[in-house]
Amino acid sequence: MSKPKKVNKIDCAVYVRNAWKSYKKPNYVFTGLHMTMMKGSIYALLGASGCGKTTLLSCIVGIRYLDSGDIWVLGGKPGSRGSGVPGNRVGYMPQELALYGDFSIKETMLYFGWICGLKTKEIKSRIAFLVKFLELPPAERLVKNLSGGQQRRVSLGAAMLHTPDLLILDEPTVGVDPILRANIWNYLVTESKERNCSIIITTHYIEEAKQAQTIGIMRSGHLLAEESPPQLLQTYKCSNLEEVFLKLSRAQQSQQDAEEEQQRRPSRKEFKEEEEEHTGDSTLQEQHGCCYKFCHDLRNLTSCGRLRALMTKNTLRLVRNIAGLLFMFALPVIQVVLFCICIGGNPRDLTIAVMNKEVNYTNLTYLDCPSRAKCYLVNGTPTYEMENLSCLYLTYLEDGDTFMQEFYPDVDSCHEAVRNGSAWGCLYFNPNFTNALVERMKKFIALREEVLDLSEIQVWLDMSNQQIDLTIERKLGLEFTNFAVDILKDCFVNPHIIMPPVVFHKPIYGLEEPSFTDFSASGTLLTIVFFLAVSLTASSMITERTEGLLDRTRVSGVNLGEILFSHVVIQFFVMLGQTILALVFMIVVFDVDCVGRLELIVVLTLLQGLCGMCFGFVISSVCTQERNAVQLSLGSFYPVLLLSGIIWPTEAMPYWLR
Ligand SMILES: Nc1ncnc2c1ncn2[C@@H]1O[C@H](COP(=O)(O)OP(=O)(O)OP(=O)(O)O)[C@@H](O)[C@H]1O
Repeated sequence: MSKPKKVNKIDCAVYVRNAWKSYKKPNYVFTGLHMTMMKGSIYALLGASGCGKTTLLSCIVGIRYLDSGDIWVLGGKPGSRGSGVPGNRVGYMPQELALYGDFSIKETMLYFGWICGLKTKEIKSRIAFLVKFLELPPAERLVKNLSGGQQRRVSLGAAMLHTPDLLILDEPTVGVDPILRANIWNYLVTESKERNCSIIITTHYIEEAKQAQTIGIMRSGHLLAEESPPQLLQTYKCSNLEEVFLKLSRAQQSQQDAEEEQQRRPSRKEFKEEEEEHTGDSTLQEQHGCCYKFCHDLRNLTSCGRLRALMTKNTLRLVRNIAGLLFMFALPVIQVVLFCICIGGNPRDLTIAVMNKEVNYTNLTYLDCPSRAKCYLVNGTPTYEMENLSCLYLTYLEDGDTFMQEFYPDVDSCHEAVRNGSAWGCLYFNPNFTNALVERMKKFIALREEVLDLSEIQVWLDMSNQQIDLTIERKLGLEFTNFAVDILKDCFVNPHIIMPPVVFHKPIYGLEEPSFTDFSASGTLLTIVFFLAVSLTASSMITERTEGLLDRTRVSGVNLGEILFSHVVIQFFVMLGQTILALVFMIVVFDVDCVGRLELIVVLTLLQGLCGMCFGFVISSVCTQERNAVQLSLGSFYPVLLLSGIIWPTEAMPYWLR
């Protein structure tokens, strides 16, 4: 393992001492790593796959934090005020593509250029140079339509665009032909010489690293050597760098095996103590880092270029995905239309089985059933002529399209019709129904139990659907009231006598005859807007992160506040469009009653959409993958719906749940 050189950290481009880093303890990626890179030099970082090169670079650019140890970049700590790292002093080409596929080459460069504070004119002249130098297709071509090698060159161009002080390139020459690779190295050498630019480059082509001033060979969390190429060849007496790499790796492997053997014998107490020490440090360092970053973010609130870049990026991402955009606006409309068509209407054409013993049936068709209900005064005394009142009542039930009556010859077949699903209910009229009912109406007081029974219509219902049951019960009761009121009026009796003595006046809020549509329209609207905002926010944040775009943008100096703000602003307009469309369809097309102020409805709906966005941000921060986010947002849909009182009033819930 190489000993740390004694240098002044302020003079170094990168200075790392005793760095420890783990993703999941106790597996450490680095265990006490030292690295020294002088300003204006090219540093080639070599190492086997998975040895931690990318992790080290991400700590250098300030998008990850060490568990413990010291790291200085361009004379400051990454993330500290004025260090420019992350920021425009650094250019970073990550290993993954980290570009927007729907952007053209030009738009990609404009995005990164604006973030780094360049003027549009400057960016355009750099684009012209980079397209020529990196042998890129015309700048109007979309990144997603380029070959893999061309895409990586665009990524390289985006890192070099603003001529930073420190250029960090993670495997920039993968998929690049030898001539262009040589050109890129020539360019890097010139940049380091003429502009004093410091360049860190990781590569698996070991021989190309001989053009670097320093080579760091990394393995198992350490730098095994950190020398210039000639010194390495001389020290290890090898003819090429490939041999040096092999020799060092083998030596380190044997040393590691021996150490492991030794460690297996005595206790691991010592290592554990050291490990615990680093764990403690890590928490402090992480907290310090976060606090510092937050304060730094507050001070450096934003810049016009960065906001312009982020807003343009978010807008372009939306409009380039035409299918997605149409879906975003069509979905609330489809949901509202389906809601208004399917929910809240009265059930119709409900088959009711009728067994009427008061009249004769020759077969199962309804015979002409003569009914009469007449009252007149003979010498001042009311006289009644009542016949087949059951038939009269049935004509009331024919009113509207709620019922379809089917007649059955006996009670058993009437019951069977309900049992086998042919009818929703069975109505039975006693043979002496009319007389009993008249007697019931005449003698409110001292009515015999038997008369009471005979005057009642017997009903058996299929209670498997509450909404249909309620409709049937309401209709039977309502039509009986109408029927009785008409008879009583004819017979010079005040119909109020049969009404419950409770009077309902015009309601203070709401409608006199509320419908379920009116009740649930507001909840449905809010649910639609809320969950669209959740899914849109969560998916766009997670896509950015998994594609590496979020980290790349942060390395360019954009803080999380700006990223969130730009998302909120663009999505606010999408939400506004969705809200307006949903309201137009609800209120104008489907005539859902709106008794309050429309502008308040719009404001409340938008606020609910903002809540959805916040929930989307929460989901995107706890889920690493899009599929987890989809599961979480789908999983939260039903609980939110149930707990919000949209389906059933919260007043009906247990106190602790309210
Ligand atoms: N986000 C992460 N969470 C957990 N482990 C990770 C994460 N990123 C990297 N690692 C692990 O850390 C180790 C170092 O990974 P890193 O990507 O830094 O290696 P590398 O040297 O850049 O590899 P390559 O040359 O293949 O790109 C690997 O064992 C890897 O599995």
